[in-house]
Amino acid sequence: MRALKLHELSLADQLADMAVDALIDEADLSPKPALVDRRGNGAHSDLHLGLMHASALSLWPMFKEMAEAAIEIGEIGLPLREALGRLGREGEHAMLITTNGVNTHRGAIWALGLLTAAAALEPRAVTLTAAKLALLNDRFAPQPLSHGAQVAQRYGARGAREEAQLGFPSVVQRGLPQLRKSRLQHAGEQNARLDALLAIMTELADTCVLYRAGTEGLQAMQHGAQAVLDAGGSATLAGRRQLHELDQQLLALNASPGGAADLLAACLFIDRLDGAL
Ligand SMILES: CC(C)(COP(=O)(O)OP(=O)(O)OC[C@H]1O[C@@H](n2cnc3c(N)ncnc32)[C@H](O[C@H]2O[C@H](COP(=O)(O)OP(=O)(O)OP(=O)(O)O)[C@@H](O)[C@H]2O)[C@@H]1O)[C@@H](O)C(=O)NCCC(=O)NCCS
Ligand SMILES: Nc1ncnc2[nH]cnc12
Repeated sequence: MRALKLHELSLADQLADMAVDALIDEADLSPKPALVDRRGNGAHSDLHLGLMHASALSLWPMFKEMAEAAIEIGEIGLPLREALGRLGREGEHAMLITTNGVNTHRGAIWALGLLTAAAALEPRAVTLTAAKLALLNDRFAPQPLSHGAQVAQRYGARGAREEAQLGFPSVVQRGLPQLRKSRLQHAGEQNARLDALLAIMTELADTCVLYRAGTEGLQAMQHGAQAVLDAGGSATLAGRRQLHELDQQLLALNASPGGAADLLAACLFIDRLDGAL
C-alpha cells in the first residue's frame, strides 16, 4: 500500500486560514449588540449569518495572494501597497458576487488584508508594519464618496483608513488587553471575545454607526459598551443586563457597529498569530 503523503501548509495558506477563521469566529460570536450573530440579523435587513460565512470563505484566495505578494516582494513599499490594493479590489468583487451585491466585509478586507501581508513580512511587528503599508498612497485606488468619506466630511470622524495608519489603536490598546484580562479572570472564551468587542466599541469612531445614526448613535455605542465593562463584563449578570440594554438601544437607533466587528476580527487574528509564534 502506498504511504499517504501529507503536505505542510505554506505560510500563505496558514495566514489565509487564520484570517478566515477570525472572520468566522467574529460572525458566530453571540450575543453581539445590533450585529449579525447566531441569534439573528441585528440591525440589518440584507445580512444573515450564512451570508457572513460565505463572504468570509470567498475571501480566502485573496488573503493567500496578499500573503504571497508580501513574501515575493519582500519589503514595505509602493509595489507591495499597490499589489494589495489591486488584490483588495478583486477580493471585494468576489465578495459582492458571493453576496449578490451586499457589502459584508469591506472594512475587514482592508484591516485583515493589511495585517495578513504584514504578518508574512514581519510577524513580530504586525500592527506597525500594517500601519506603514496603510500610510502609502495607492495611485490606483478609486476615490468614491463612501459612507466613511461622507461622515468624515460631516463629523470630522477618523475612520478605517486612519485606524490602520495609526497601527490599529483600538485593537492594540483596547481589544487585545481586554481579551487577555477577561481570560485571566476566567470569563470564558466567548465572554472574553465579547468583552474585547465592547472595549473596541468604547472609543471607536465607527463610521457605520455615524452614517446610520449620527453622534447620538455613536455616543450610545461608546457609553453603552463602557457600561457593560463597568458592570463586570459579559460574564456577569449585571454586565449581561447592560449588554441587553445596549443591544436594544442600538437596534432602536438602527445603528450597527460593523467597523468594531471588523476590528474584533483583526484582534482575534493577531491573538491567534501571537499564539503561533
Ligand atoms: C480605505 C478603505 C478602508 C475605505 O475607507 P472609507 O472609510 O472611505 O470607506 P467605507 O466604504 O466607509 O469603508 C470602511 C469600512 O471599514 C469599517 N469601519 C468603519 N469604521 C471603522 C473604523 N473607525 N475603523 C476601522 N474600520 C472601520 C466598516 O466596515 C464594516 O461595515 C461594512 C458595512 O458598512 P457600510 O458601508 O456603512 O454599510 P452598507 O451595508 O454598505 O450600507 P447600509 O447598510 O448602512 O445602508 C461592512 O462591510 C463591514 O466590513 C466600513 O464600511 C478601504 O476600504 C479601501 O480603500 N478599499 C479599496 C480597496 C483596497 O485598497 N482594499 C484593501 C487593500 S489592503
Ligand atoms: N457580524 C457583523 N454584523 C454586521 N456587520 C458586520 N460587519 C462585519 N461583521 C459584521
